[in-house]
Amino acid sequence: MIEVTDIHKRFGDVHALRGVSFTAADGRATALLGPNGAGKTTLMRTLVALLGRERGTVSIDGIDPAADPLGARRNVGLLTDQFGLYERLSTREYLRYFGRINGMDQAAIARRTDEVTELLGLEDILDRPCRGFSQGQRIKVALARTLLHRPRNLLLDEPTRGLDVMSTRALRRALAALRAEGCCIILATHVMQEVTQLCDDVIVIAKGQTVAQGSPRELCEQTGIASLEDAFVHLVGTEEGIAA
Ligand SMILES: Nc1ncnc2c1ncn2[C@@H]1O[C@H](COP(=O)(O)OP(=O)(O)OP(=O)(O)O)[C@@H](O)[C@H]1O
Repeated sequence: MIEVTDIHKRFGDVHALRGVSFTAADGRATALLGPNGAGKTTLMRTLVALLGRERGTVSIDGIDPAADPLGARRNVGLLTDQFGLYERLSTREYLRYFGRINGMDQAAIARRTDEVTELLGLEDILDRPCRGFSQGQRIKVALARTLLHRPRNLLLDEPTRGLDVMSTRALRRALAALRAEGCCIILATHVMQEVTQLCDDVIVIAKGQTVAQGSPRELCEQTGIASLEDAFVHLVGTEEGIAA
């Protein structure tokens, strides 16, 4: 479970987060929606203390990542826009490395490597060095790393960008299964289809502030607008709300 109260984060003069609060429950997929530059990526990085916050509280399964970053990260899988692949390592070696960092033993790493390979269709690239991988291949490897240690909380920043249709479907199925197992999933996306197909709750942020939280139906009811996309545009107060 992830609980956030009144987070603030500045980059010099840019006040990127200026009061974000929400709760993301276990066993639910929560969409994080907001226009470009709203603060979604900054929020995800701040949640795991990759960025410091100036104000506010964060609790991930009861742990404040600012006080205990390693303890909190053990329970979190984070996928951001920077995949951080190691060009010389093969996919298998890369997964082994991150498995060890997360305290997995060799047998568990081997078993989970097989599982994520099948899940994400990594067979062709499992023993190739990451150098030269396509965008879709890169995100698949980063996703495999994110899911490898079966974290109870998942923070995914646009996880399907660059994925082909089959991989997108496989990922959606995997996320639905993780949610059913009780995982807490936060998914930043611009794809409304993803929200309506997968997400139980929606957090809308604009200009660094939470402007709404609720189920897709509640947001439609709150705005009196039948379509979630139109409700979102209404909530953020712009016509340029969503990219796809
Ligand atoms: N390292 C940084 N230095 C300065 N400004 C930054 C930095 N990182 C983010 N920002 C600014 O903070 C604001 C929020 O950016 P962020 O990347 O969190 O938005 P986002 O909602 O993820 O956007 P997008 O949908 O375009 O990915 C933007 O104005 C951005 O320019």
